[in-house]
Amino acid sequence: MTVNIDALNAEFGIPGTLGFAEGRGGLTMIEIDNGLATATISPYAGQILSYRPAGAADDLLFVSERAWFEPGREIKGGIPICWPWFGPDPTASGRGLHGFARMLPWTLSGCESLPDGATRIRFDLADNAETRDIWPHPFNLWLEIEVGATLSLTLTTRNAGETPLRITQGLHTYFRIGDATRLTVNGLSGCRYIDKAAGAGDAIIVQDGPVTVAGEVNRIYEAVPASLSIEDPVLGRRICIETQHSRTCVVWNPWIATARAMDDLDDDDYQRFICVETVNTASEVIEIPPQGSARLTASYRIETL
Ligand SMILES: O=P(O)(O)OC[C@H]1O[C@H](O)[C@H](O)[C@@H](O)[C@@H]1O
Repeated sequence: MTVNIDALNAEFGIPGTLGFAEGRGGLTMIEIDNGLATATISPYAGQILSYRPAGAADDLLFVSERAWFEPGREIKGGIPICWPWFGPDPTASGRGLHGFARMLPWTLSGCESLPDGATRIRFDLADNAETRDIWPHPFNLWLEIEVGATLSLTLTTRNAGETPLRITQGLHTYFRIGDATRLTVNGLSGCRYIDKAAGAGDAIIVQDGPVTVAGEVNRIYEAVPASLSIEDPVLGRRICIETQHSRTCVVWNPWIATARAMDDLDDDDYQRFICVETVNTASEVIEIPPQGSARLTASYRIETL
């Protein structure tokens, strides 16, 4: 998937701020350093892989050392885009988990410096013969990313067809954590969740207090607030999460057995990340009328504890 990096730099490069380079697996990466933050973004999958605000000791995001960086496969870490379905194939016709957008090359359509010094980039994905084979609908999908003192991303779906579209989707963020057994996820107390962990049988439970990790966590929270946070006493930081157009949140940590069963995770990787995913799923299915559009937004900020 290597492309002409010089041509990309000539067309989209911002001298001293944004450039292109060959990264893991030979994939082309966008490297940003604008004084407010650094970031690494893969046009393959439209996936943010690294974000570190100026002065931060640790990256916001986790990427597994065993992650695949191969065309046609998902990258385990950063912020995968789950679209046009989140979770298992809704038609149970054998298509993969979390849709196909995270396994396709996206088209870079814009890079610019903003007045506040942040950097904005935009990726596009549109239907083609390959996508229509998997999902027979015309669409335009675009992802706008702003890298500054905060990191924000907005995914917009436009229904380019003549019939309503029904989608589920997610920004499947892998947050780097010092020790998963010592973190708390705050803001979900009182929210109902569907327990998807092994053996939980989709039980419906009401969260009582902060979310902690002492085993496999795989939960779909409903009617969640727009502001959540992750407290990490080991890295000495709080990660603040602000969302828009989403009332559902997935919290996932595979713990020991599931991490061991996944080829693209190291056995002890479960200690180093938590996924707090901004999603529309379960009862929150998005219906988009012909020529209509829908958005999903998340932004992240790091505070020192
Ligand atoms: O391994 P992936 O296909 O990237 O999925 C990773 C995980 O994503 C979500 O968090 C789901 O709730 C989990 O059930 C799934 O295992």
